[in-house]
Amino acid sequence: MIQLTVAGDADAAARTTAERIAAAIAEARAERGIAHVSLAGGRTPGRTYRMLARLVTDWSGVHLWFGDERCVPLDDPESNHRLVADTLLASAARPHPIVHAVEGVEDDPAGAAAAYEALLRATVDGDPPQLDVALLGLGEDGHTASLFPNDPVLEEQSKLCLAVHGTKPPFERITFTLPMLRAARRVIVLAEGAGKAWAIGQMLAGPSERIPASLLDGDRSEVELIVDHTAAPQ
Ligand SMILES: O=C1O[C@H](COP(=O)(O)O)[C@@H](O)[C@H](O)[C@H]1O
Repeated sequence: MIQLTVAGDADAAARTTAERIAAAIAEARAERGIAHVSLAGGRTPGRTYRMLARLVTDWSGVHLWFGDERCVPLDDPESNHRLVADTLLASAARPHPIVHAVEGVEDDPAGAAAAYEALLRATVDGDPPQLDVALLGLGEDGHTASLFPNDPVLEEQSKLCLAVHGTKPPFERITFTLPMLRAARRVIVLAEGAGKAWAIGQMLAGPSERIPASLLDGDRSEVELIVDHTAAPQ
């Protein structure tokens, strides 16, 4: 089931999201001594990452992953890794969390995706590996991570990480697949702004390959959709 949380404004949505992630990290570390978190890119989550850096004062045992990455160098302004470096890591307490960048993604996307999947399988417990929390965004077209509407990759059953050609620049990307995302203990989708209201309404209307974010609901995952009031369905 997808649970909707409507916050008063973008700042409150970011704060709620950062608090949820910090709580999931604390819970995972208390129970297992380690926390695996995947992060999103794009324009929306930077404010959340700055807040998260203030909320979490001890990053030991915390592993950060990327739910998707654009096939550009890791320091490119379009890189999701660069976003996390400039926001979360720029102000996070030291020692920093362990950050699993998608190495080599700009040269060999398919090879980088396969290597990232192997690293996930070797590092995170479970089959599929079970993240403690996966933070995702939502595009105006309903895409999430780099799972785009009606892409055949939405049918993937066994691979956890794949190279894709998206419909939003930069077009070459790698993405977690639905089996990887659905296995997470908790999934949070953060969306802001009136431009996302249509996609949010569609996401809540029921599963459809036209809206990949509507397919996140898994057996083991709780999905929470956190939006500001301008993005809330009327
Ligand atoms: O391209 C991407 O888009 C989505 C949504 O981004 P936003 O700019 O609308 O917030 C994002 O979640 C994904 O990680 C990113 O690569």
